[in-house]
Amino acid sequence: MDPFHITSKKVLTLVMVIDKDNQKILLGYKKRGFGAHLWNGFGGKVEPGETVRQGALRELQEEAGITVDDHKIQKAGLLLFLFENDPMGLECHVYKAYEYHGEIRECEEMRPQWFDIKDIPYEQMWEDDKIWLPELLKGQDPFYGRIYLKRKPLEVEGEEEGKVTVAAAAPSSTSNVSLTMVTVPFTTAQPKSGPFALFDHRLDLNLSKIPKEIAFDGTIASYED
Ligand SMILES: COc1nc(N)nc2c1ncn2[C@H]1C[C@H](O)[C@@H](COP(=O)(O)OP(=O)(O)OP(=O)(O)O)O1
Repeated sequence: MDPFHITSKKVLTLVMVIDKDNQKILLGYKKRGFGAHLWNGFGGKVEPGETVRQGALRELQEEAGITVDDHKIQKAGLLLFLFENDPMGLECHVYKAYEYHGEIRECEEMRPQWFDIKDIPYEQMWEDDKIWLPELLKGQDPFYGRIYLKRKPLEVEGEEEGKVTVAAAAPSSTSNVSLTMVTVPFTTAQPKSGPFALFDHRLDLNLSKIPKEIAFDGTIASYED
């Protein structure tokens, strides 16, 4: 049985806000939940009744406090995250925006911060980011990628100050339902680059036109601009 075979998927968004003039990118430090303690773009699950684009704009507003005009947010790619021995895949729609309105502000989930594009903190980001984010920044988009991830072993070394509750030996990616929660020191519980290691990937770059219906292995049904 293919350990990366999926039978369902969640649809997520991820928005990268870029200041071209100053060569900076806005990232958010995730304070809780899936991807906690990593820097990432802004996004989350698409809610029932909204389009993927609407979900992206809503999450950006909720997490960073800013809005982007509908025609100013551009589709940059589509990533399918596959986790070993997890039948739930994550279909992540990546957008980019060069202009925004409003004041950037922190919320209980994310702490936004500008980074020089030459100093992106890849060592404290999801490991797949170093595959596709440089291509997005070079304008090699839209792209389509399949990202294969394996859970890193959890090493727990005795008692320490600053404990954190984490998911251990969990076969599920974003749902808490099947997770075993244990309290361990943060420093040993989660490697700086997150709980999953990049195992393999395939990235198709600079697709001039991603077909509306993508059916690589039947796992991705639709692509929305
Ligand atoms: C596995 O690799 C990933 N890499 C990157 N760069 N980003 C990822 C990866 N897996 C998930 N993400 C992104 C996609 C979304 O933007 C967030 C996850 O969103 P979350 O689960 O926090 O969704 P919310 O709706 O905000 O969740 P709440 O229910 O907590 O509000 O991470």
